Amino acid sequence: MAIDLEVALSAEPTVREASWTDRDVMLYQLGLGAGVNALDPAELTWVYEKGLKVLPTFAMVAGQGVSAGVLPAASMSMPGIDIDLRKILHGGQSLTLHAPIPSTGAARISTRIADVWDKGKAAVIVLETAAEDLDGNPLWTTGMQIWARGEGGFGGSAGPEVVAGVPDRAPDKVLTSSTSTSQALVYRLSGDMNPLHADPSFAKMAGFDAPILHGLASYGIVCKAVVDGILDGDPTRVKNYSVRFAGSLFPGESITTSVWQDGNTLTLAATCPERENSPVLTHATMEIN
Ligand SMILES: C/C=C/C(=O)SCCNC(=O)CCNC(=O)[C@H](O)C(C)(C)COP(=O)(O)OP(=O)(O)OC[C@H]1O[C@@H](n2cnc3c(N)ncnc32)[C@H](O)[C@@H]1OP(=O)(O)O
Repeated sequence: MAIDLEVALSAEPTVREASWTDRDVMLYQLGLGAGVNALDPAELTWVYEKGLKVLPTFAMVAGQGVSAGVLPAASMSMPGIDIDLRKILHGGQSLTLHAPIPSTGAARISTRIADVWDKGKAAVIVLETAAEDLDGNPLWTTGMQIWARGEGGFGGSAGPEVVAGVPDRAPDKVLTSSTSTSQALVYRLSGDMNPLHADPSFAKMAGFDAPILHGLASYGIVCKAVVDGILDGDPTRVKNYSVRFAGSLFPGESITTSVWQDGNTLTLAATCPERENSPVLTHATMEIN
C-alpha cells in the first residue's frame, strides 16, 4: 500500500540540524528573481552580503542548499508513505515566524506527518515542521500540504473545509513579478532537486508540457513582491503567510498579485497574466506587523 495511515500518523518526528550562511540566502533570493535590477540600491539588499535582508520564506529551504554539502536527491518516502515522485504536487503551504531569520544561523528542525486527507482522486499529506535555534528559542513553524494524485480512496477523512474568497471590492494594490526561463534551474540549487522542475522528459511523464516552477518559488516571489510593494521592504513585518497552490506556473511567465488590506491582514490572489489570469495562488493570506 502506498499510504499506511496508521504507520504514517504514529511515526516519530524526524529531527535534523540545519545551518546556513549569507551565501545560501543570496542564492535562494536570486532563485526568486531578486537582483534583476541590481542597480536599484533597495534591490541589492536582497542579493548582496552588505546589509543583506532575509525573506521569511527562506525558512522553507534553510539548511538544504549547496553549502549544506550534498544536495538531497528528490524523493517522496517517509514512514507509511511511499509514492511515485511523478504523482505529487505541492498543494499548499503555511509559515508562521516566531523571530526574524538571521542571514547566518543554525536551527534544529523537527518534522512530523500531522495528517493525511482523503480527497477521493488524491491524498493530501500534511507535514508540520517546527524550528528552534540551538538555545531552544522558537524560530518558525510551517505546514506543508502535498497533493498525491491517484492516492485517495483509502477511507480517510477529507480534512477541514476551507472557504476561499477575496473581498468584494477592487484590490488595494496590484503587484507584478516576472520570472525568467532559467528561474527553476537557479531555484532548485536551494535544495528541491525534483526533476519536475528541470527535466522536460520527466515533466512530460508527470503530465506537463514542460518543467514547471517550484510552488515554493511562486510562494517566495509573491512574498517578496508584498514585502517590497506593501511592507516598505521590511521582511520582519511578515508574521505568517499561508497559500494554496491552485495552478502551475511555467518559468518565464509572470505573476500578478492582487492585495486587499484590512488592518494587519492581507488577502492575496496570484494569477498568471500570460494565461488569461489563471490562478496560481488562492486561499492566500498574510498577517503583518
Ligand atoms: C513535489 C512538487 C513540488 C512542486 O513545487 S509542484 C508545483 C506547485 N504546485 C502546483 O503546480 C499545483 C497546482 N495546483 C493544481 O494543479 C490543482 O489545484 C490540484 C491538482 C492540486 C488540485 O486540483 P483538482 O484536481 O482540480 O482538485 P479540486 O477539484 O480543485 O479539489 C478537490 C478537493 O481537494 C481540495 N483541494 C484542492 N486543492 C487543494 C490543496 N492545494 N490543498 C488541499 N486541498 C485542496 C478541494 O477543496 C476539494 O476538496 P473537497 O472535495 O473536500 O471540497
